[in-house]
Amino acid sequence: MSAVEDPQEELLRLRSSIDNLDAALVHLLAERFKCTEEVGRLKARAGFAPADPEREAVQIERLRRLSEESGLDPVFAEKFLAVIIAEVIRNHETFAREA
Ligand SMILES: C=C(O[C@@H]1C=C(C(=O)O)C=C[C@H]1O)C(=O)O
Repeated sequence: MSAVEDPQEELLRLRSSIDNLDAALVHLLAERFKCTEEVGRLKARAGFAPADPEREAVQIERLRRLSEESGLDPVFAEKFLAVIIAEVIRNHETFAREA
C-alpha cells in the first residue's frame, strides 16, 4: 500500500503539517504579544487608554475581508481576534496600574 493509500500514513503526514503550522502560530502570536507589550508600555507612559475600540473596529473589518478571501470562517476569525485583543487589553491595564 502506498503512503497515499494508507490512511495511517496519510494521517501522520497531515499531523506533521499541523504540528508545523501550530509552531508557526505560536511564534506569530509570541511576536504579536511582544509588539503589543511595547504598545501597552508606551500607552501607560503617555497616559493613553488601554483599549482603542475604533482601531479594533478597523481591524475586525479588515480581518473579515481577509478571512472571506482566504476561505476562513470570518465569524471564527473575529472570535479568535477578540480573545487575543481581550488578553492584550488586560495586559495594558496592568501596565497602566504599574505606571
Ligand atoms: C495594541 C493596541 O491596544 C489594544 C489592542 C489591540 C490589538 O491587540 O490589536 C488593538 C486595539 C487596542 O484595543 C493598540 O491600540 O494598537
